[in-house]
Amino acid sequence: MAESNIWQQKWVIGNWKMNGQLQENNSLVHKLRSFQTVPNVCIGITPPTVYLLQVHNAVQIVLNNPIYTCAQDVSRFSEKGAYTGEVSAEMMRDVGVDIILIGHSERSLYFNEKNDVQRQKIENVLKVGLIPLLCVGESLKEREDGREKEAVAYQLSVFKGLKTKNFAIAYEPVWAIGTGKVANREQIADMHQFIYDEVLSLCGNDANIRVLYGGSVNDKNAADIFSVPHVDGALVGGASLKYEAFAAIINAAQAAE
Ligand SMILES: O=C[C@H](O)COP(=O)(O)O
Repeated sequence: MAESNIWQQKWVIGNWKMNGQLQENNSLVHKLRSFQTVPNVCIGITPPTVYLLQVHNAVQIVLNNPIYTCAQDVSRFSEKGAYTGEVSAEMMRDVGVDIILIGHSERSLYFNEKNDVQRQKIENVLKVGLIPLLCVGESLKEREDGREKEAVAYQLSVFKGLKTKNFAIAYEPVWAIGTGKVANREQIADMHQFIYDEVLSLCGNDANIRVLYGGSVNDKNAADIFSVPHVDGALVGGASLKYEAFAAIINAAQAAE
């Protein structure tokens, strides 16, 4: 991948989750290509695995700024072999993936994925030279009990002892995902500062870090969220499926620079 200065840019990563079809993907991605002239924003698209190659091929015309191809998950197994249904980090790289989401709360919720598996996946991603984007965030119960930082610190502990110096994290309070409820400015600022401090203390002060906010980001609230200190971008679910909404979020990121 052309890494240019992505560690200084605002990232806007669309996570399509289990949505999309060949024809509609094509139309959305081709419209988004007009944003390849937008400097200072790192744009990423995260389609279902089966559409990765389609998206990668569609964003291949690189103008000023590439659109990055991101994957929603990866196998915990690093070597090829008899793992039916799995896709390795090396295969992801082979089809042009740049960034891989790890530990999305929907992976924990529906597939019971825990820290040990996430750590294996991060190591596999790093081994093939791609960027892991670790998703962290507390449940509603954890926030109500005042244990939100404890929960996030535990999730971030998967980074401990890693040699890499490039870390991307998405803070996604579970109660804000797909609910229309957005964390308020104080909650976001406080947690993003905490994540910065934790990651730098785990991995060294010279680490490159991007901390994105995720959870009901849309065209109406994006500008406000991007103006919160230590918000380096957004991981966008539902609003990334509609061109107008996603384009407005990219524009808000650009204006925030
Ligand atoms: O990966 C994206 C997040 O889960 C946020 O989803 P959402 O924007 O639909 O709330």
